[in-house]
Amino acid sequence: MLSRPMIGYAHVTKSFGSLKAVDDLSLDIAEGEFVAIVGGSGSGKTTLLRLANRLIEADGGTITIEGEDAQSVDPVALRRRIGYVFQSGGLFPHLSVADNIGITPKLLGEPAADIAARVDELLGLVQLDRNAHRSRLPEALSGGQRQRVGVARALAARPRIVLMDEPFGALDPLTRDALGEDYRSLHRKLGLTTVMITHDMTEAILLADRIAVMHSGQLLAQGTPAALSKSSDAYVLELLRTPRRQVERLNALLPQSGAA
Ligand SMILES: Nc1ncnc2c1ncn2[C@@H]1O[C@H](COP(=O)(O)OP(=O)(O)OP(=O)(O)O)[C@@H](O)[C@H]1O
Repeated sequence: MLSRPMIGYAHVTKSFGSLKAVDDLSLDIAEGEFVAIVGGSGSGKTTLLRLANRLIEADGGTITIEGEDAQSVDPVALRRRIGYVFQSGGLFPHLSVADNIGITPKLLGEPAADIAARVDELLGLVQLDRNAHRSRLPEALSGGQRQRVGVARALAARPRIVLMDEPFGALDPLTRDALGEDYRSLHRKLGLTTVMITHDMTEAILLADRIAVMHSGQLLAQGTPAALSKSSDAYVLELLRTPRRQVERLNALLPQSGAA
């Protein structure tokens, strides 16, 4: 038990009709941690993430954000404290890159000159060329560039927590790898606390400090990748073994690097 988790779920439950999407789930996430949420389709990952910023309201249990009961914080104020990156970027198609990134500071009433400076700073942070990208519309960006803008927008109000729902899932493997690494550096540099849903175990192992495995709305296991690889649960073991098995198959099919 952490003394004051950045995000604390205690016996949280959420049902849709008779379906328990999140079932008596408890999980603490410490300041500065990078936690990956993995699990099969429909296991409750997105629901769990959305409960944290009250895009969905829990039926039972308690969620604390930076030590405060989320229920006692205005949902709009809460969402400004928590950046959210959507799978497809979630950008407004009719707004330029700069306007997408600056939308929250604008809603907060910040002066235009401050917003412009912040947008430039954020474009630099996510490694997009300012002059080339500032006035483009999302449709004129590649998938990877869109996700970089999505990350910049999530960081615009200087949140300490970032939630990411399969942020790199729709990208080609090279772009995905580069974006994952770049985001991990940002996470460290800005001292963020990150929770990321991913279907890719390799990505979870490479990027996260800790992995939480969900199954049927419940937390089946959680721990460092090394600790989980010694789990006694067959499903968890299977998940953790998948990347290594793929490497073994690849090694059998491809010449080893350095070989003639
Ligand atoms: N608004 C909703 N109304 C009804 N059922 C819902 C709603 N949102 C989610 N569910 C159901 O709750 C369960 C958990 O959904 P959730 O989206 O959290 O799963 P997930 O693990 O994120 O899945 P995926 O990996 O496919 O995105 C699913 O059975 C889903 O159909």
